[in-house]
Amino acid sequence: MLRTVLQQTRTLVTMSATTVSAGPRPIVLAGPSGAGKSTLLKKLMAEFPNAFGFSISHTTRKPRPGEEHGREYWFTTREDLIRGVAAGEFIESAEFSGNMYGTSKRAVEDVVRRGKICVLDIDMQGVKSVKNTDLNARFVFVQPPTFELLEKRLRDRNTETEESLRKRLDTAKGEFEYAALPGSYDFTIINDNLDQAYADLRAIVLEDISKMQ
Ligand SMILES: Nc1ncnc2c1ncn2[C@@H]1O[C@H](COP(=O)(O)OP(=O)(O)OP(=O)(O)O)[C@@H](O)[C@H]1O
Repeated sequence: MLRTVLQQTRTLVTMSATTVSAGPRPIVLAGPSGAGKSTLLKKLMAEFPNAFGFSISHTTRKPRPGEEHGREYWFTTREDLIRGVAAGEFIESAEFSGNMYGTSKRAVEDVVRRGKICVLDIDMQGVKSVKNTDLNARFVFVQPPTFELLEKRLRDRNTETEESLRKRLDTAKGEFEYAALPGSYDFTIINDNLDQAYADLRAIVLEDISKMQ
């Protein structure tokens, strides 16, 4: 009896692993804050509204009216989230205004199982941690043409205080250094002219999209 149950469990595990590995490869978009990741993603979603999926994050914050567990977020406790992070179940986690947030590996796999290309807009730490999983992602670095232009775009975006701007530009240096290492990314898109940068991103994902249709 126990053997049968174990065998069944093993079969189920193998099946789900096959489904995920046969599914569309997740695409990781990384790059310094202000590089243009959101801008490029918005264009991609507008052109291919059904091809992509976003993973549902975990959060320790309380649900707002109308929010549903498993739709906007997986609402959880700090204790459980910390436990999951320690167990290596999360590809990234962070603290924002007193609450913890995280992206679990499982949440990415759920998107793949639904047959969608999971898009991950993450930082360098997230890139490193996705590399340590079997998610078989493709890694794209969005690079601003120059550091000066990155600063200008961040300033013109009008979303940052002087302090948060400094912090983002400091972090950007590390992002550039990591991107310069051989093998850190599969593709680099230089976001100088937006239309050209989008054409480059489109070409990267087009093959995956055509396989889905
Ligand atoms: N090719 C481009 N030419 C000029 N401006 C651009 C270009 N790409 C993006 N921008 C502008 O630069 C600013 C930063 O872009 P965006 O918000 O997409 O960056 P991001 O990488 O998503 O940043 P964050 O990680 O902080 O969310 C935005 O105001 C955007 O409109």
